Amino acid sequence: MKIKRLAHIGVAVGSVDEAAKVYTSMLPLELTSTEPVGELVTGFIPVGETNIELVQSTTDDGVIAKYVAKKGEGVHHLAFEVDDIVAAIAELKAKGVPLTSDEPRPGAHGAKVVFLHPKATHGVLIELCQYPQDH
Ligand SMILES: CC[C@H](C(=O)O)C(=O)SCCNC(=O)CCNC(=O)[C@H](O)C(C)(C)COP(=O)(O)OP(=O)(O)OC[C@H]1O[C@@H](n2cnc3c(N)ncnc32)[C@H](O)[C@@H]1OP(=O)(O)O
Ligand SMILES: [Co+2]
Repeated sequence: MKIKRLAHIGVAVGSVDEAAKVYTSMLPLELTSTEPVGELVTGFIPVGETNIELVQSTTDDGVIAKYVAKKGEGVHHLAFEVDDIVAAIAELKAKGVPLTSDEPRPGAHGAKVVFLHPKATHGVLIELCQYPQDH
């Protein structure tokens, strides 16, 4: 697989709109997109070549709700953009790396995503994402 860049740093929050103020009022950054993805709402704040991805749950269950309830708000995952996520999954499975799914799942901005389980990554949830050609 080829890692193209650090696509975003995922931050679990209770409210994208509230948390965004840290970056848009305290800091001179902009919330350029807010997008629903399943039971989540994501908010993207570009910083140079990468982004802050604020992630909020719209339900009381699910991954982000569980994380915030258990650990509070904060940095949640690192996302690396790859050129071919299907090949990346096959490569990681061949290495015995535990993934959260065997197939790519839908992500924000039309991405296909998969996650490496933090138990195998020294505690860092790592997302791999592949964007459409025109992204
Ligand atoms: C996809 C849309 C968007 C995008 O970029 O396009 C996103 O990024 S959405 C981000 C939210 N979605 C996900 O995170 C999907 C992948 N995550 C999962 O499948 C789960 O969160 C999983 C499997 C990592 C943990 O789920 P589980 O039900 O096992 O939760 P536990 O609380 O029991 O956790 C088990 C174990 O893992 C540790 N943990 C959980 N989350 C994280 C994390 N973000 N970073 C580091 N470690 C994490 C948790 O502390 C537990 O460890 P333990 O030592 O047992 O306490
Ligand atoms: Co993400």
